[in-house]
Amino acid sequence: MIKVGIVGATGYAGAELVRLLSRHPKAELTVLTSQSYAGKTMWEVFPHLYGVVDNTLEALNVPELVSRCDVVFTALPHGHAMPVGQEVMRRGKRLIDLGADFRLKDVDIYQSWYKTEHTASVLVASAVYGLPELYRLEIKDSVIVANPGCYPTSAILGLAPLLTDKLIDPETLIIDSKSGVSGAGRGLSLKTHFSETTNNFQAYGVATHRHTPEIEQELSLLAGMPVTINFTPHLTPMIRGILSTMYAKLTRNITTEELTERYKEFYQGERFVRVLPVGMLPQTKAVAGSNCCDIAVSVDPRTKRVIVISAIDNLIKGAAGQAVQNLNVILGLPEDTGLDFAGMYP
Ligand SMILES: NC(=O)C1=CN([C@@H]2O[C@H](COP(=O)(O)OP(=O)(O)OC[C@H]3O[C@@H](n4cnc5c(N)ncnc54)[C@H](OP(=O)(O)O)[C@@H]3O)[C@@H](O)[C@H]2O)C=CC1
Ligand SMILES: CC(=O)N[C@@H](CCC(=O)OP(=O)(O)O)C(=O)O
Repeated sequence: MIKVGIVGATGYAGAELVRLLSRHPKAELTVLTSQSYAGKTMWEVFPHLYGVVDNTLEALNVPELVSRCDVVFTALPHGHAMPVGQEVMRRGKRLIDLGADFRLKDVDIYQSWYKTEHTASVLVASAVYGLPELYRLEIKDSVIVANPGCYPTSAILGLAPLLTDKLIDPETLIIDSKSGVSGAGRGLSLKTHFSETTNNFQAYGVATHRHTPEIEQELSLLAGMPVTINFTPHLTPMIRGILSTMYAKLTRNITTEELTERYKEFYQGERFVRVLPVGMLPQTKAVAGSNCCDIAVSVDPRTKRVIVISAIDNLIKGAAGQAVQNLNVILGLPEDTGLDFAGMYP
Protein backbone atom coordinates (compact mmCIF):
# COMPACT_ATOMS: atom_id res chain seq x y z
CA MET A 1 0.00 0.00 0.00
CA ILE A 2 1.11 3.56 -0.71
CA LYS A 3 1.04 5.82 2.34
CA VAL A 4 -0.66 9.09 1.46
CA GLY A 5 -0.94 12.35 3.34
CA ILE A 6 -3.52 15.04 2.63
CA VAL A 7 -2.70 18.54 3.81
CA GLY A 8 -5.88 20.58 4.00
CA ALA A 9 -8.12 17.51 4.34
CA THR A 10 -10.92 19.66 5.73
CA GLY A 11 -11.33 21.88 2.69
CA TYR A 12 -13.80 21.05 -0.06
CA ALA A 13 -11.08 19.74 -2.38
CA GLY A 14 -9.22 17.92 0.42
CA ALA A 15 -12.34 16.26 1.83
CA GLU A 16 -13.36 15.06 -1.64
CA LEU A 17 -9.87 13.64 -2.04
CA VAL A 18 -10.22 11.82 1.29
CA ARG A 19 -13.52 10.32 0.12
CA LEU A 20 -12.04 9.16 -3.20
CA LEU A 21 -8.86 7.75 -1.66
CA SER A 22 -10.78 5.96 1.11
CA ARG A 23 -11.91 3.44 -1.52
CA HIS A 24 -8.70 3.42 -3.56
CA PRO A 25 -7.24 -0.10 -3.51
CA LYS A 26 -3.57 0.99 -3.29
CA ALA A 27 -3.73 4.08 -1.07
CA GLU A 28 -3.63 4.11 2.70
CA LEU A 29 -4.81 7.36 4.30
CA THR A 30 -1.89 7.92 6.66
CA VAL A 31 -1.90 11.61 7.62
CA LEU A 32 -4.81 14.05 7.29
CA THR A 33 -4.10 17.61 8.40
CA SER A 34 -6.32 20.48 9.41
CA GLN A 35 -5.62 23.96 10.66
CA SER A 36 -8.89 24.40 12.60
CA TYR A 37 -9.97 20.86 13.58
CA ALA A 38 -6.77 19.09 14.70
CA GLY A 39 -7.65 16.46 17.32
CA LYS A 40 -11.10 15.73 15.92
CA THR A 41 -11.84 12.72 13.76
CA MET A 42 -12.50 13.30 10.06
CA TRP A 43 -16.05 12.02 10.46
CA GLU A 44 -16.81 14.46 13.26
CA VAL A 45 -16.24 17.27 10.79
CA PHE A 46 -17.66 15.39 7.77
CA PRO A 47 -20.52 13.08 8.82
CA HIS A 48 -20.74 11.55 5.31
CA LEU A 49 -17.45 9.81 6.13
CA TYR A 50 -18.74 8.20 9.36
CA GLY A 51 -17.81 4.52 9.32
CA VAL A 52 -15.63 5.11 6.26
CA VAL A 53 -12.66 7.17 7.46
CA ASP A 54 -11.45 6.85 11.05
CA ASN A 55 -8.38 9.08 10.93
CA THR A 56 -7.89 11.78 13.51
CA LEU A 57 -7.00 15.14 12.01
CA GLU A 58 -3.51 16.40 12.79
CA ALA A 59 -1.86 19.81 12.88
CA LEU A 60 0.60 20.28 10.06
CA ASN A 61 4.21 19.39 10.87
CA VAL A 62 5.91 19.34 7.48
CA PRO A 63 9.04 17.20 8.19
CA GLU A 64 7.02 14.65 10.16
CA LEU A 65 4.27 14.51 7.55
CA VAL A 66 6.70 13.93 4.70
CA SER A 67 8.67 11.32 6.64
CA ARG A 68 5.50 9.26 7.25
CA CYS A 69 4.15 9.35 3.67
CA ASP A 70 5.15 8.17 0.21
CA VAL A 71 2.92 10.64 -1.61
CA VAL A 72 1.66 13.95 -0.21
CA PHE A 73 -1.32 15.90 -1.55
CA THR A 74 -1.62 19.58 -0.67
CA ALA A 75 -5.07 21.19 -0.89
CA LEU A 76 -4.22 24.55 0.65
CA PRO A 77 -4.69 28.21 -0.17
CA HIS A 78 -2.01 29.35 -2.60
CA GLY A 79 1.40 30.11 -1.12
CA HIS A 80 1.27 27.31 1.46
CA ALA A 81 2.41 24.29 -0.58
CA MET A 82 5.93 25.61 -1.16
CA PRO A 83 7.54 24.38 2.10
CA VAL A 84 5.92 20.98 1.58
CA GLY A 85 7.39 20.86 -1.94
CA GLN A 86 10.87 21.61 -0.55
CA GLU A 87 10.65 18.83 2.06
CA VAL A 88 9.28 16.34 -0.46
CA MET A 89 12.17 17.12 -2.79
CA ARG A 90 14.69 16.80 0.06
CA ARG A 91 13.39 13.38 1.10
CA GLY A 92 12.75 11.99 -2.40
CA LYS A 93 8.98 11.62 -1.93
CA ARG A 94 6.20 12.76 -4.29
CA LEU A 95 3.88 15.79 -4.11
CA ILE A 96 0.60 16.41 -5.91
CA ASP A 97 -0.39 20.02 -5.25
CA LEU A 98 -4.04 20.89 -5.88
CA GLY A 99 -3.29 24.60 -5.55
CA ALA A 100 -1.52 26.98 -7.89
CA ASP A 101 1.97 27.17 -6.38
CA PHE A 102 3.73 25.08 -9.03
CA ARG A 103 1.51 25.58 -12.09
CA LEU A 104 3.07 28.68 -13.62
CA LYS A 105 6.50 28.22 -15.17
CA ASP A 106 7.30 31.93 -14.92
CA VAL A 107 7.73 32.86 -11.26
CA ASP A 108 7.36 36.60 -12.01
CA ILE A 109 3.95 35.92 -13.55
CA TYR A 110 2.98 33.88 -10.46
CA GLN A 111 4.07 36.66 -8.13
CA SER A 112 2.27 39.38 -10.04
CA TRP A 113 -1.06 37.48 -10.40
CA TYR A 114 -1.07 35.85 -6.95
CA LYS A 115 0.46 38.82 -5.12
CA THR A 116 2.62 36.38 -3.13
CA GLU A 117 6.34 35.83 -3.05
CA HIS A 118 7.39 32.44 -4.46
CA THR A 119 9.72 30.92 -1.89
CA ALA A 120 10.47 27.69 -3.77
CA SER A 121 11.11 29.00 -7.26
CA VAL A 122 13.92 26.50 -7.82
CA LEU A 123 11.30 23.70 -7.77
CA VAL A 124 9.06 25.25 -10.43
CA ALA A 125 11.15 24.13 -13.39
CA SER A 126 10.90 20.49 -12.40
CA ALA A 127 7.17 20.54 -11.59
CA VAL A 128 4.92 18.99 -14.22
CA TYR A 129 1.51 20.40 -15.13
CA GLY A 130 -0.84 17.64 -14.03
CA LEU A 131 -3.21 17.30 -16.94
CA PRO A 132 -2.77 13.58 -17.74
CA GLU A 133 -4.41 13.83 -21.17
CA LEU A 134 -1.54 16.10 -22.26
CA TYR A 135 1.40 15.28 -19.96
CA ARG A 136 1.01 11.65 -18.95
CA LEU A 137 4.62 10.64 -19.66
CA GLU A 138 6.11 13.60 -17.79
CA ILE A 139 3.79 13.10 -14.80
CA LYS A 140 4.88 9.50 -14.37
CA ASP A 141 8.43 10.43 -13.37
CA SER A 142 7.83 13.81 -11.74
CA VAL A 143 8.51 14.67 -8.10
CA ILE A 144 5.99 17.55 -8.06
CA VAL A 145 2.71 17.44 -9.96
CA ALA A 146 0.94 20.77 -10.29
CA ASN A 147 -2.69 19.72 -10.45
CA PRO A 148 -4.46 22.17 -12.80
CA GLY A 149 -7.04 24.74 -11.73
CA CYS A 150 -10.69 23.92 -12.23
CA TYR A 151 -11.44 26.55 -14.87
CA PRO A 152 -8.18 25.80 -16.75
CA THR A 153 -9.03 22.08 -16.89
CA SER A 154 -12.35 22.81 -18.60
CA ALA A 155 -10.83 25.38 -20.97
CA ILE A 156 -7.63 23.57 -21.95
CA LEU A 157 -9.32 20.22 -22.63
CA GLY A 158 -12.01 22.02 -24.62
CA LEU A 159 -9.54 23.92 -26.79
CA ALA A 160 -6.54 21.57 -27.16
CA PRO A 161 -7.52 20.03 -30.53
CA LEU A 162 -8.28 23.44 -32.09
CA LEU A 163 -4.93 24.93 -31.08
CA THR A 164 -2.90 21.85 -31.89
CA ASP A 165 -4.35 21.79 -35.41
CA LYS A 166 -4.20 25.61 -35.79
CA LEU A 167 -7.88 25.63 -36.64
CA ILE A 168 -8.58 28.95 -34.89
CA ASP A 169 -7.14 32.43 -34.75
CA PRO A 170 -6.03 32.53 -31.08
CA GLU A 171 -6.42 36.33 -30.96
CA THR A 172 -10.18 35.90 -31.24
CA LEU A 173 -10.49 33.46 -28.38
CA ILE A 174 -13.08 34.17 -25.68
CA ILE A 175 -13.61 31.87 -22.69
CA ASP A 176 -16.78 32.32 -20.67
CA SER A 177 -17.03 30.03 -17.63
CA LYS A 178 -19.67 29.42 -15.00
CA SER A 179 -18.86 27.76 -11.66
CA GLY A 180 -20.73 26.36 -8.70
CA VAL A 181 -20.09 27.92 -5.32
CA SER A 182 -17.95 25.05 -3.96
CA GLY A 183 -15.23 26.37 -6.30
CA ALA A 184 -14.67 29.15 -3.77
CA GLY A 185 -13.86 26.71 -0.95
CA ARG A 186 -15.46 25.92 2.39
CA GLY A 187 -14.41 29.05 4.25
CA LEU A 188 -17.09 31.58 5.06
CA SER A 189 -17.16 34.71 2.93
CA LEU A 190 -19.61 37.32 1.74
CA LYS A 191 -19.07 36.05 -1.84
CA THR A 192 -20.49 32.64 -0.95
CA HIS A 193 -23.05 33.73 1.64
CA PHE A 194 -26.40 31.94 1.05
CA SER A 195 -28.39 35.08 0.37
CA GLU A 196 -25.72 36.47 -1.97
CA THR A 197 -25.54 33.35 -4.16
CA THR A 198 -29.09 31.96 -4.14
CA ASN A 199 -31.23 33.21 -7.06
CA ASN A 200 -28.25 35.20 -8.23
CA PHE A 201 -25.82 34.93 -11.14
CA GLN A 202 -22.83 37.20 -11.42
CA ALA A 203 -19.54 37.65 -13.24
CA TYR A 204 -16.40 38.28 -11.24
CA GLY A 205 -12.67 38.67 -11.81
CA VAL A 206 -13.33 40.27 -15.19
CA ALA A 207 -9.99 40.63 -17.04
CA THR A 208 -8.18 39.95 -13.74
CA HIS A 209 -8.85 36.33 -12.75
CA ARG A 210 -5.67 34.46 -11.73
CA HIS A 211 -6.50 31.49 -13.93
CA THR A 212 -5.90 33.67 -17.02
CA PRO A 213 -2.08 33.22 -17.10
CA GLU A 214 -2.43 29.49 -16.39
CA ILE A 215 -4.77 29.00 -19.34
CA GLU A 216 -2.59 31.22 -21.54
CA GLN A 217 0.56 29.25 -20.59
CA GLU A 218 -0.95 25.94 -21.62
CA LEU A 219 -2.73 27.20 -24.75
CA SER A 220 0.50 28.87 -25.90
CA LEU A 221 2.38 25.58 -25.57
CA LEU A 222 -0.31 23.84 -27.62
CA ALA A 223 -0.38 26.57 -30.27
CA GLY A 224 3.41 26.96 -30.44
CA MET A 225 2.94 30.75 -30.17
CA PRO A 226 1.86 33.22 -27.46
CA VAL A 227 -1.88 33.11 -26.87
CA THR A 228 -3.74 35.80 -24.95
CA ILE A 229 -7.34 35.31 -23.97
CA ASN A 230 -10.38 37.03 -22.59
CA PHE A 231 -11.52 34.89 -19.68
CA THR A 232 -14.63 35.73 -17.66
CA PRO A 233 -15.72 33.50 -14.77
CA HIS A 234 -19.22 33.59 -13.30
CA LEU A 235 -20.66 32.36 -10.04
CA THR A 236 -23.88 30.38 -10.45
CA PRO A 237 -26.42 29.29 -7.81
CA MET A 238 -25.37 25.64 -7.83
CA ILE A 239 -23.00 23.72 -5.57
CA ARG A 240 -20.81 21.80 -8.02
CA GLY A 241 -19.87 22.07 -11.64
CA ILE A 242 -18.20 24.23 -14.26
CA LEU A 243 -19.59 24.91 -17.69
CA SER A 244 -17.25 26.75 -20.07
CA THR A 245 -18.37 28.18 -23.39
CA MET A 246 -15.54 29.16 -25.72
CA TYR A 247 -15.66 31.08 -28.98
CA ALA A 248 -13.05 31.68 -31.70
CA LYS A 249 -12.81 32.54 -35.40
CA LEU A 250 -11.99 29.53 -37.56
CA THR A 251 -9.00 29.68 -39.90
CA ARG A 252 -10.62 27.39 -42.48
CA ASN A 253 -13.96 25.94 -43.45
CA ILE A 254 -14.94 22.88 -41.45
CA THR A 255 -18.30 21.44 -40.50
CA THR A 256 -19.54 20.55 -37.04
CA GLU A 257 -19.50 16.87 -38.04
CA GLU A 258 -15.89 17.01 -39.30
CA LEU A 259 -14.71 18.88 -36.22
CA THR A 260 -16.48 16.47 -33.88
CA GLU A 261 -14.71 13.60 -35.64
CA ARG A 262 -11.37 15.37 -35.22
CA TYR A 263 -12.03 15.82 -31.48
CA LYS A 264 -12.92 12.14 -31.15
CA GLU A 265 -9.68 11.23 -32.87
CA PHE A 266 -7.64 13.62 -30.67
CA TYR A 267 -9.11 12.15 -27.49
CA GLN A 268 -9.20 8.56 -28.65
CA GLY A 269 -8.46 6.27 -25.70
CA GLU A 270 -9.06 9.06 -23.15
CA ARG A 271 -11.91 7.62 -21.15
CA PHE A 272 -12.37 10.71 -19.01
CA VAL A 273 -12.85 13.03 -21.98
CA ARG A 274 -16.21 12.40 -23.59
CA VAL A 275 -16.65 14.09 -26.96
CA LEU A 276 -20.40 14.21 -27.34
CA PRO A 277 -22.19 13.36 -30.57
CA VAL A 278 -23.54 16.21 -32.71
CA GLY A 279 -26.81 17.43 -31.22
CA MET A 280 -25.89 16.63 -27.63
CA LEU A 281 -24.54 19.36 -25.32
CA PRO A 282 -22.55 19.15 -22.07
CA GLN A 283 -24.31 19.90 -18.82
CA THR A 284 -22.95 20.01 -15.30
CA LYS A 285 -25.41 17.44 -13.98
CA ALA A 286 -24.08 14.86 -16.43
CA VAL A 287 -20.58 15.05 -14.90
CA ALA A 288 -21.43 15.68 -11.23
CA GLY A 289 -19.46 13.22 -9.11
CA SER A 290 -17.53 11.76 -12.05
CA ASN A 291 -14.03 12.47 -13.33
CA CYS A 292 -15.33 13.17 -16.84
CA CYS A 293 -14.96 16.25 -18.96
CA ASP A 294 -17.77 16.39 -21.51
CA ILE A 295 -17.11 18.40 -24.67
CA ALA A 296 -19.23 19.42 -27.67
CA VAL A 297 -18.15 21.48 -30.67
CA SER A 298 -20.41 23.45 -33.00
CA VAL A 299 -19.48 25.45 -36.08
CA ASP A 300 -21.55 28.52 -36.91
CA PRO A 301 -21.14 28.81 -40.69
CA ARG A 302 -22.75 32.28 -40.64
CA THR A 303 -20.08 33.85 -38.38
CA LYS A 304 -17.31 31.34 -39.19
CA ARG A 305 -16.82 30.86 -35.48
CA VAL A 306 -16.51 27.67 -33.52
CA ILE A 307 -18.31 27.32 -30.21
CA VAL A 308 -16.87 24.76 -27.80
CA ILE A 309 -18.75 23.83 -24.65
CA SER A 310 -17.17 21.79 -21.86
CA ALA A 311 -18.44 20.62 -18.49
CA ILE A 312 -16.64 19.19 -15.46
CA ASP A 313 -17.27 18.69 -11.77
CA ASN A 314 -14.93 21.32 -10.27
CA LEU A 315 -14.21 19.13 -7.24
CA ILE A 316 -13.54 15.94 -9.25
CA LYS A 317 -11.95 16.47 -12.69
CA GLY A 318 -11.29 20.05 -11.57
CA ALA A 319 -9.45 19.01 -8.38
CA ALA A 320 -9.59 15.77 -6.34
CA GLY A 321 -10.43 13.33 -9.16
CA GLN A 322 -7.68 14.71 -11.36
CA ALA A 323 -5.28 14.40 -8.39
CA VAL A 324 -6.23 10.70 -8.04
CA GLN A 325 -5.81 10.25 -11.80
CA ASN A 326 -2.30 11.73 -11.40
CA LEU A 327 -1.56 9.38 -8.50
CA ASN A 328 -2.61 6.47 -10.72
CA VAL A 329 -0.27 7.68 -13.47
CA ILE A 330 2.61 7.90 -10.97
CA LEU A 331 1.89 4.40 -9.63
CA GLY A 332 1.42 2.90 -13.09
CA LEU A 333 -2.15 1.88 -12.26
CA PRO A 334 -5.12 2.05 -14.63
CA GLU A 335 -6.06 5.75 -14.58
CA ASP A 336 -9.63 5.06 -13.54
CA THR A 337 -8.64 3.28 -10.31
CA GLY A 338 -10.89 4.69 -7.59
CA LEU A 339 -12.67 7.02 -10.02
CA ASP A 340 -16.13 7.07 -11.59
CA PHE A 341 -17.23 7.52 -15.18
CA ALA A 342 -20.87 8.10 -14.35
CA GLY A 343 -21.63 10.38 -11.46
CA MET A 344 -24.75 11.26 -9.50
CA TYR A 345 -28.09 11.88 -11.17
CA PRO A 346 -30.37 13.74 -10.64
N1 LIG B 1 -12.75 24.17 -4.54
C1 LIG B 1 -12.44 23.85 -5.79
O1 LIG B 1 -13.32 23.61 -6.64
C2 LIG B 1 -11.00 23.77 -6.22
C3 LIG B 1 -9.98 24.10 -5.37
N2 LIG B 1 -8.68 24.06 -5.83
C4 LIG B 1 -7.57 24.47 -4.99
O2 LIG B 1 -7.40 23.57 -3.92
C5 LIG B 1 -6.93 24.27 -2.77
C6 LIG B 1 -7.93 24.07 -1.64
O3 LIG B 1 -9.18 24.61 -2.06
P1 LIG B 1 -10.53 24.39 -1.26
O4 LIG B 1 -10.60 23.00 -0.77
O5 LIG B 1 -11.59 24.90 -2.12
O6 LIG B 1 -10.29 25.39 -0.03
P2 LIG B 1 -10.97 25.38 1.41
O7 LIG B 1 -10.94 26.79 1.85
O8 LIG B 1 -12.25 24.66 1.36
O9 LIG B 1 -9.92 24.52 2.28
C7 LIG B 1 -8.66 24.97 2.63
C8 LIG B 1 -7.94 23.92 3.47
O10 LIG B 1 -6.65 24.41 3.80
C9 LIG B 1 -6.49 24.42 5.23
N3 LIG B 1 -5.69 25.60 5.55
C10 LIG B 1 -6.00 26.89 5.32
N4 LIG B 1 -4.98 27.68 5.67
C11 LIG B 1 -4.00 26.87 6.13
C12 LIG B 1 -2.71 27.09 6.66
N5 LIG B 1 -2.21 28.32 6.76
N6 LIG B 1 -1.97 26.02 7.03
C13 LIG B 1 -2.46 24.78 6.96
N7 LIG B 1 -3.70 24.50 6.49
C14 LIG B 1 -4.46 25.54 6.07
C15 LIG B 1 -7.90 24.48 5.78
O11 LIG B 1 -7.91 23.94 7.08
P3 LIG B 1 -9.15 24.13 8.11
O12 LIG B 1 -10.38 23.66 7.40
O13 LIG B 1 -8.81 23.25 9.24
O14 LIG B 1 -9.20 25.57 8.44
C16 LIG B 1 -8.62 23.58 4.79
O15 LIG B 1 -8.38 22.24 5.10
C17 LIG B 1 -6.79 25.74 -3.18
O16 LIG B 1 -5.49 26.00 -3.63
C18 LIG B 1 -7.77 25.83 -4.33
O17 LIG B 1 -7.50 26.88 -5.14
C19 LIG B 1 -8.38 23.64 -7.09
C20 LIG B 1 -9.36 23.29 -7.96
C21 LIG B 1 -10.75 23.34 -7.59
C1 LIG C 1 -16.26 29.95 -7.79
C2 LIG C 1 -14.89 30.35 -7.36
O1 LIG C 1 -14.69 31.26 -6.56
N1 LIG C 1 -13.89 29.68 -7.91
C3 LIG C 1 -12.54 29.90 -7.54
C4 LIG C 1 -11.73 28.90 -8.28
C5 LIG C 1 -10.36 28.88 -7.74
C6 LIG C 1 -9.69 27.59 -7.71
O2 LIG C 1 -10.16 26.63 -7.25
O3 LIG C 1 -8.54 27.62 -8.30
P1 LIG C 1 -7.05 27.57 -7.79
O4 LIG C 1 -6.77 26.17 -7.56
O5 LIG C 1 -6.27 28.10 -8.91
O6 LIG C 1 -6.91 28.47 -6.61
C7 LIG C 1 -12.06 31.32 -7.86
O7 LIG C 1 -12.49 31.91 -8.83
O8 LIG C 1 -11.18 31.80 -7.15
